[in-house]
Amino acid sequence: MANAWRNSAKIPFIGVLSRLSIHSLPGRMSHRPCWSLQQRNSSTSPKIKVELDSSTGVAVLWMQSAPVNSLSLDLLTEFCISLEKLEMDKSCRGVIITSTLPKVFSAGLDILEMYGKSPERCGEFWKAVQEMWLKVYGSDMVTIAAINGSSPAGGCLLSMCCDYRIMADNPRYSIGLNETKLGIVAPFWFKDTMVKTVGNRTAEVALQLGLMYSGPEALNVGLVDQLVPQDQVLTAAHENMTKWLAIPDHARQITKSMMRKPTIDKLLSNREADISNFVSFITKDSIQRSLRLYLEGLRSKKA
Ligand SMILES: CCCC/C=C\CC(=O)SCCNC(=O)CCNC(=O)[C@H](O)C(C)(C)COP(=O)(O)OP(=O)(O)OC[C@H]1O[C@@H](n2cnc3c(N)ncnc32)[C@H](O)[C@@H]1OP(=O)(O)O
Repeated sequence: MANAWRNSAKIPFIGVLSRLSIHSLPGRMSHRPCWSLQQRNSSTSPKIKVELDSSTGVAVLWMQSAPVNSLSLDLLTEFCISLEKLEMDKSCRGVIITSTLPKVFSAGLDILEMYGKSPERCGEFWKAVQEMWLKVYGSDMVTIAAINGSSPAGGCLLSMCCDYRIMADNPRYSIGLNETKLGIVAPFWFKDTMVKTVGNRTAEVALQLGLMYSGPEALNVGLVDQLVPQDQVLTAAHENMTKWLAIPDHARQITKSMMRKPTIDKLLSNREADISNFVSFITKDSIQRSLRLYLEGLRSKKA
């Protein structure tokens, strides 16, 4: 069952790998415990860094795209390739996803990828968002989010795809799916992930109001599993990883599959329609206006 799921979840990522020249891919990971992937275009600095400890089988995947780790097409592509390499490495059993930035885990989808772009580009971007979700939500590895900063929208989604979430206890940080506040609508697979995490009623209210939760509120509704001082987030992630890795892989993986496969299959069988829906929604004049106003608000906050 786990293999069947693994195979079906892997299909979309062939697309990700094929977007990069084979010559740009580093060799087998076991020979390279720490690496960063170079961008396929514009930027030369890698947005993802991976450190694998082969003795414990635990990797740490760092998002390092200043200023806010917004999920751009480039970041998503690097992210998926890095995770796929870890998935293929038999010595890796668990991955901790975190940020190198001081105050932000991830600001969610890069709004500039959705504003003023061609339908073709929007479609390519959305496919990459789907791929990130499929890859993390469908991972056979133990996945732990070490949320060491704010985590709105797509950042919250990424952490909800993990098996366990540990957040830094800092009153300035918040987490949630705030899409409606931007005038946009989270698709069914965002919604299902939220429902599976916090339950139907909490998700219904949170999604409609676009609620952002403080750490203690997130802990209270079960959006995060643990709240720890900022400097203990990674340590707590490693401690929890040890507990999760004490369970035999096959039993844990089959159980995870039972919980997640229905939503994964639903997206896999509707990928093209989901992309078309996104493109026709996001390119509407009224939605573009909402995004522009939201971006202006973000920028004027500093003025
Ligand atoms: C049908 C569609 C479904 C779509 C599903 C998901 C949608 C999303 O994920 S949409 C993204 C929603 N994200 C947000 O609402 C987060 C907005 N950002 C913030 O709240 C703050 O930036 C944050 C708390 C993350 C960090 O705060 P600060 O440390 O104070 O940084 P700044 O606010 O000063 O931001 C610095 C710089 O980054 C730009 N920025 C921030 N977020 C994004 C983003 N998501 N995409 C693109 N750019 C972003 C911000 O505008 C600043 O830019 P400059 O003014 O040019 O410096």
